[in-house]
Amino acid sequence: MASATRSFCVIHPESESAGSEISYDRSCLSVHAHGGASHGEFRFDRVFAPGSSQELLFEEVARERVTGAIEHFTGALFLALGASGSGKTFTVTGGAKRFADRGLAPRSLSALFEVLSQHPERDEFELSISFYEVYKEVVIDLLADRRQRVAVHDGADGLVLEGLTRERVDTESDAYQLLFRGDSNRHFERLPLNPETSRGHVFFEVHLVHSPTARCASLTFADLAAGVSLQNQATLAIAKGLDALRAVAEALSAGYEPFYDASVLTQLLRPWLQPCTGVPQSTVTLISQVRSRPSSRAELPEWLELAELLRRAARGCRAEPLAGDDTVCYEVELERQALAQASARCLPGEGGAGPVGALGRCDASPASPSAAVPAAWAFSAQPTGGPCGASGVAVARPPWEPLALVQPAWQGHAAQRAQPDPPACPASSGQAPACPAEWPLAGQAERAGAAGAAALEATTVPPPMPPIRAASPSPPGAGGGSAVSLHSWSPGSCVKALSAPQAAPGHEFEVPRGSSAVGPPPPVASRNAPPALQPQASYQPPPPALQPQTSCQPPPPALQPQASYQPLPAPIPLQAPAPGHAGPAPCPSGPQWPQHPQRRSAPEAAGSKAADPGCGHGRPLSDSRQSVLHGPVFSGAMRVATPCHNLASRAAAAAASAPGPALGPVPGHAGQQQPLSPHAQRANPQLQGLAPDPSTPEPVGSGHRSPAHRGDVPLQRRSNAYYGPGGCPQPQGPQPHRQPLSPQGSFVPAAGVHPAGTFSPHGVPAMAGGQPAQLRSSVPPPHAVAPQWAPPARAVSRSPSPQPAQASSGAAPWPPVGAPGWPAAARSFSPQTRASIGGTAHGSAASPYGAQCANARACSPGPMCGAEQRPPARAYSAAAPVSPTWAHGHAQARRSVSPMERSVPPPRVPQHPAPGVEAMRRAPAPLLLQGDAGGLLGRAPAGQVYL
Ligand SMILES: Nc1ncnc2c1ncn2[C@@H]1O[C@H](COP(=O)(O)OP(=O)(O)OP(=O)(O)O)[C@@H](O)[C@H]1O
Repeated sequence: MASATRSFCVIHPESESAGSEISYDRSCLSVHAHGGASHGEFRFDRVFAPGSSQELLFEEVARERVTGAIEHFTGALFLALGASGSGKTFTVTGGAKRFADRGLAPRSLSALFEVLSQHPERDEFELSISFYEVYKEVVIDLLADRRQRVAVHDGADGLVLEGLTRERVDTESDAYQLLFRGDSNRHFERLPLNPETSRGHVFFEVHLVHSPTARCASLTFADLAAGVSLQNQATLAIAKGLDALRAVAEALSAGYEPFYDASVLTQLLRPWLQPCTGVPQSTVTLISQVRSRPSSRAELPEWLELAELLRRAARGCRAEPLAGDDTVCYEVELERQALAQASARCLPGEGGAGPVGALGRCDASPASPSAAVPAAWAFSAQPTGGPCGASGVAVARPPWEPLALVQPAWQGHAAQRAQPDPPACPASSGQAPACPAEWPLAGQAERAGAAGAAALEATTVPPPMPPIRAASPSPPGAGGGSAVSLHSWSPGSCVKALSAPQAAPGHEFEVPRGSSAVGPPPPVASRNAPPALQPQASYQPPPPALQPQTSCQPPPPALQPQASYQPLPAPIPLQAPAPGHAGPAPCPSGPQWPQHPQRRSAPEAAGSKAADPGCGHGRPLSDSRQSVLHGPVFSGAMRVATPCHNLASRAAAAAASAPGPALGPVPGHAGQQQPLSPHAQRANPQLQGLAPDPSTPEPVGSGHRSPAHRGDVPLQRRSNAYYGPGGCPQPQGPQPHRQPLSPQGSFVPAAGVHPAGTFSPHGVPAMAGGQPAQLRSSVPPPHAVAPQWAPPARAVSRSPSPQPAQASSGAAPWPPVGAPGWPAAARSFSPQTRASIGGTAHGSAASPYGAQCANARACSPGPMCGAEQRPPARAYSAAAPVSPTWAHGHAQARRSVSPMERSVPPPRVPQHPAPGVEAMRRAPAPLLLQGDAGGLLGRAPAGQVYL
């Protein structure tokens, strides 16, 4: 099923305010080009202003999804992206200085344990953790004793990370310790813009398993690395991964089959971007980090566009028609299902009546097949106990989220929709009295909002009613549907459906009053079932004169009023996501795409399926999307594309309006071509050199690799695998041969190179055999790092009366609860943890999984292992010892930046680069740039480094 996707923006506190390139409000961020012209406007579920607390972020971004993992076994991906130094690691992992600065991952761990501690079946849940990094296109196990490489290969359910450590955790403290341990193994680099720049894409995964039922979910926190000014293999690999990610997102948005194999990053994210129908439901949360400063002026819009592309991609922009009918607009079907579900669960008398204007979120029962349809929003226009039962259900499931109701009386309520924890469906209010049939939703809403509950109760004759005005919530180019329907039910006497099936995205439209046909009252006995929606014979199409909605997006160039009303058919059965369910869109069993669709021309792709006539109304096409269809375009241009998630219609639209995509060679596939991303089209020869080719394997580590390991490159292209609709991998033939890894990995340092492999800006690089040494990462090579988590015997600064450190683990225990030394920060821990603080220090126990679990099947999106190797369930012991020395552990974790590196002052950056050398930054020493094949790319003159 499609992922439920939310997108947030976090602005760094040190973003420049004076003459800033950005402006923002609660849900929009505008980027201004030099001179004040708009460079792009981006919509988010929420924009967090500079200085927003980590707690606020967690509450709004993650808490609901964390608890959802326990309550509904919904997997969740949190993906932080943005320029270097913008705050990704701060948001995901946290800052080292204060306990209050801990990020989404540790807070989610705390929340998980807190919820579990109160769960009636808490003993039946097991938590385990994996932590790995994609560094130079190699997956590195951050929880292994050394930074161990992980072999990657295709499995039946996606990428398998063979031998990845997955440690079980029984306490919050254990979990924190693993976070610290893995963090200490990450690759950081000291650079001018950020003294601790991540050099790899990092994945922190928390796996939750309910033992009796074997239901499971995973929370994945991904911290993407960003390109930096220093050019080395790590930087090039990062650029390659990001380019591949962008290409995948563009392809998904444009209706092409994406090519995931271009990078490890895209392979890892694949289950989230294009989940298979057979895997449990999942959600994706994008967190765009923004730091406004001159150095990132050009970069910022690109990151925001990537986030926008990913939002569209992850919310289901794919050809996945229901029930084999590829002419039906997928979104409309989903809406109808969600609507039916919401109505079944939220009608007054069934839990839908509530305070005036209350927003209820009506979740599907996890046990029901309808769990495939995520939450729908419901509101009630009826005061509890009021004289008239009238509930409305406004479907705001992706891709409509957030649904914007622009009726003034409802503006406040519309805003509430963005709140993370809306009230649950109110309890039943009992027998709902009859409702005057003439009261359509508008009247209810207006009077409830404007005059309040008292007026509603006192009124027996409805006042003149203004038309309902709603807006398609999807801003132009947002990838959402173009249809919004408002439905209301007056239980006991009437069923109404007010539909505005086709309105231009981002624009208001009016639902004509008086057009609702009054249907028969739903039988009381069948209120649990979705009421049949009555086609409205007298439906009038929306007036063509549409009022522009206040939006941060420009209006689309052409609006397409719907010609005629299409009666909605009866709700179709909801799609069950359960594995093994023979639903309408199962994973195909055989190869579906003998030729990779991405490499087919648009007309060719269009011709392979019938067009979908009902879905062609205008939706603006973003620049980046156009770049797939028509080659790169300048930011700001908008075109119109079909809104429906139908491969054929998208391809047909593309073929009709475009000369064809800008194509480039498909790496590793001689003679074949694929659409190029804007990044790729910038013709960076170094990036081109990184194209994976089995004949020229990817370099690993900072030095030369042993010939014995040259074949063991995870990036080998899987040329014999095909993908069917829904992204289900269909391995064809044997897997590519790979040589085994040595226990130490394949890193062999280059002869003559400084052991730390550090570039010294103070002098000429080390010489190797009379030749200048290669420029390399300043991070020690994997085998040279002692990754053990060994906190020093010191207490955190927030603890005024620290206890002596325990020799066993080195972790400093915290003072007893309530003692003078009790740190204020510890109040943030769960009650269970608080109760346990003061016990003996306790390091992470050896993994009951034996630290290695290979070839296991994924439980939910994301590579997994080891479900079969679960140890017996163990209770969460309230006596579990805790050493939650946050700042302590975090600071220790960051010691991976080598001491030599720390002592090196960062190169100075010129304030005003000379014209023509804006791509250069100053460094105090001449530098030699190494290509991925080991050759020198060039020599930067003294005082300058290539960006
Ligand atoms: N919300 C915030 N409040 C205070 N400091 C912050 C905040 N966000 C980031 N910082 C600080 O900004 C600096 C850069 O943050 P961080 O390392 O998280 O960036 P990043 O996006 O992960 O960078 P890179 O991609 O280079 O790794 C750090 O010193 C961090 O402590």
